[in-house]
Amino acid sequence: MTTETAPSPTSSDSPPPHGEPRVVDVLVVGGGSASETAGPRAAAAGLSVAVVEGSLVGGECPFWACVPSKAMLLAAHGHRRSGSDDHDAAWAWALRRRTDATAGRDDSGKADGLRAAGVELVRGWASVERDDAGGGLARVRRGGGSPDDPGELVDVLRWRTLVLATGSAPAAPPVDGLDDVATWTSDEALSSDHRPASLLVLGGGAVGCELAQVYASFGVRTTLVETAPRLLASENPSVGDAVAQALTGTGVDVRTGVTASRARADGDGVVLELDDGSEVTGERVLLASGRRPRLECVQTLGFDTTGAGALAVDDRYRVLADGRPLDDVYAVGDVNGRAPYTHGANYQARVVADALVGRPREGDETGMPRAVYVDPPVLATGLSADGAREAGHDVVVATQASSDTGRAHVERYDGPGTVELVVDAASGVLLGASVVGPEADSWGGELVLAVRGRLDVELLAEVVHPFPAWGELLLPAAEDARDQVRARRGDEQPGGGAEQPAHTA
Ligand SMILES: Cc1cc2nc3c(=O)[nH]c(=O)nc-3n(C[C@H](O)[C@H](O)[C@H](O)COP(=O)(O)OP(=O)(O)OC[C@H]3O[C@@H](n4cnc5c(N)ncnc54)[C@H](O)[C@@H]3O)c2cc1C
Ligand SMILES: NC(=O)c1ccc[n+]([C@@H]2O[C@H](COP(=O)([O-])OP(=O)(O)OC[C@H]3O[C@@H](n4cnc5c(N)ncnc54)[C@H](O)[C@@H]3O)[C@@H](O)[C@H]2O)c1
Repeated sequence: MTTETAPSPTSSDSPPPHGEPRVVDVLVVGGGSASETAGPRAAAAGLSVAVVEGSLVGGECPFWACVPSKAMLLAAHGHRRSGSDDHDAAWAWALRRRTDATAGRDDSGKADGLRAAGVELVRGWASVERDDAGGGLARVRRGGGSPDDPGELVDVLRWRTLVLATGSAPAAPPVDGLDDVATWTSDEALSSDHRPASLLVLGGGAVGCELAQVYASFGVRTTLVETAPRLLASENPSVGDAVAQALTGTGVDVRTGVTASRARADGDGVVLELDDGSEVTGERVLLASGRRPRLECVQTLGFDTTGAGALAVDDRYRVLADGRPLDDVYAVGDVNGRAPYTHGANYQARVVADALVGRPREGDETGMPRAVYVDPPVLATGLSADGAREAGHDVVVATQASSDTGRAHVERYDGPGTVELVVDAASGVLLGASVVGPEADSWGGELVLAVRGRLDVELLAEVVHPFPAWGELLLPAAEDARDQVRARRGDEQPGGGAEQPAHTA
């Protein structure tokens, strides 16, 4: 959890409480990505808007998460490609890049941005009350380090509409002994200047894969432990296989299909006991085993939560209470757990901002992209093949190796990677796609549009890409998927005959 104290308030921040609470049309609790999108849009429409933030304005992404991790990853990829073994110099350069990218954790530019957009910024930790008839109060405390330890009351606001954008915090898995050994959360791993001699990464999701590659690139002996049979386990299996190959190539000892069951200190280091009877050792453990939504500020309000502990919302991101949506309370970003990415938070905030200014609509997260910035990067969108089957689709799946195109020949790329398309066999609509390969986070964006637009694979197979762009990889996969769909329907193949598909799921 981020526990840094908020910067000292300036004179333009909120005054201490006196008399009746100030009334605002919209109160946003949490000054992260979601607030930076929703707040200014609502203010631009003439609503009075206040954002309460207990730590840094901008939230996790610019200071502890996306931005520092991407700065470190880019430095790591450059260092590996240089072939240099001067890890000390490369690490020092990576730290400088990280400091530059995070503006030295100075949020004044972001705070000024909110104020310039007509949004009042209130620094402190909010706790919220709600009246039965709608609307309510927020009490703001300052001086403490977190919502659990909020400090002294400094302000009280009355809100008409509440937008909860309180994000998420790292969650430690239930492993015996973990409290007694040296651990890092991702926040700490991306704050520390220390480069450990060895690192045990617990979890093979996006955080674990990205940070394992960072540390291994700078000569840290790195072991990654993941319970699921594959890395990035909710994606198509080809994704996890390619990323495992990439991490192994960077020197990471990848252990999948095993769970850490116990941790113990051993001298200056840590031993993790795995449930297959083996043990792995390292200087410290990096907890990359998931995050929990931050609900402290609404703990007593009885809002519905999901099985994963997030605030339950409807498709307009209205919070549910007893299964019914509340018209005056929204939740966006990590706190609702639906699309836990910065672009997910921003999208949901745009939908809610429209509702605040009188244009209510449902969000449509079809095709929400999921990128992981390892080398080579991953971009996935829409449903995985298993996800599509669970949703009741009969699917065809087409795959293509990333090394099998003109661009790969020119770049002499023979590393890991695939394109995988998941298509509804009955309608031919593209349901999902995953790509792993050089620059896949950019050229794979075309598939985000295709899934979002519910494109027919007949059209996808007609799209022309310039030679020799990486995008040419999409053509053989699209033609394969198209031919499989035609064969299922019993249509004629181009060139005659209903041929057997090459890769029928
Ligand atoms: C290591 C790492 C790397 C990541 N990389 C990427 C990436 O490359 N791309 C991507 O899209 N996503 C990435 N993510 C996910 C991304 O950071 C989150 O999805 C995003 O920050 C969510 O934004 P948010 O506005 O919902 O919450 P946050 O950014 O967490 O903001 C919530 C804010 O609310 C404040 N707050 C909480 N409770 C209170 C309260 N009671 N009173 C006042 N303030 C409160 C917090 O201090 C915080 O500043 C990464 C995450 C991690 C951990
Ligand atoms: N590039 C990006 O967009 C990006 C980058 C980093 C993080 N994020 C977001 O941050 C959030 C957190 O990511 P994360 O990777 O921490 O969580 P995650 O839930 O995606 O992955 C955690 C992994 O840890 C494993 N695990 C849990 N307990 C374990 C144990 N005892 N032993 C072994 N393995 C165990 C789980 O099986 C799971 O695969 C996600 O929402 C993610 O989308 C996004």
